[in-house]
Amino acid sequence: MARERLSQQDIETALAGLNPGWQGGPEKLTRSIEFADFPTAVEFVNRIAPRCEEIDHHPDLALRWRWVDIELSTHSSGGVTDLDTALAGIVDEVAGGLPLATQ
Ligand SMILES: C[C@H](O)[C@H](O)[C@H]1CNC2=NC(N)=NC(=O)C2=N1
Repeated sequence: MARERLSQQDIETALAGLNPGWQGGPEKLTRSIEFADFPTAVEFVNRIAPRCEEIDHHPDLALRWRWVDIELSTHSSGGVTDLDTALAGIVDEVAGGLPLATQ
């Protein structure tokens, strides 16, 4: 059975506990992360991959130089579920262990 999509209220509650860079609503959650350099962005992707396999839930990722654009939704449910808010927390944890761009 497909997971239940979260309501706007559920999502706002979840976003309050995540990095402020997350945006979105019942369709998808998005965050763009600017790492220190391209190898660090690649390292983020490599670190996140086994964590996604562990929970059998996978992000849509776009790697653009030192940026990684992340979109989370549960394809089988057609929107955001608790799996996406859990994965957003894992993204924040992994990104928090790597150097970001300083500007
Ligand atoms: C069989 C397996 O559980 C499914 O294909 C999973 C894998 N990872 C997934 N990831 C995401 N984001 N949405 C899904 O519906 C999904 N389905």
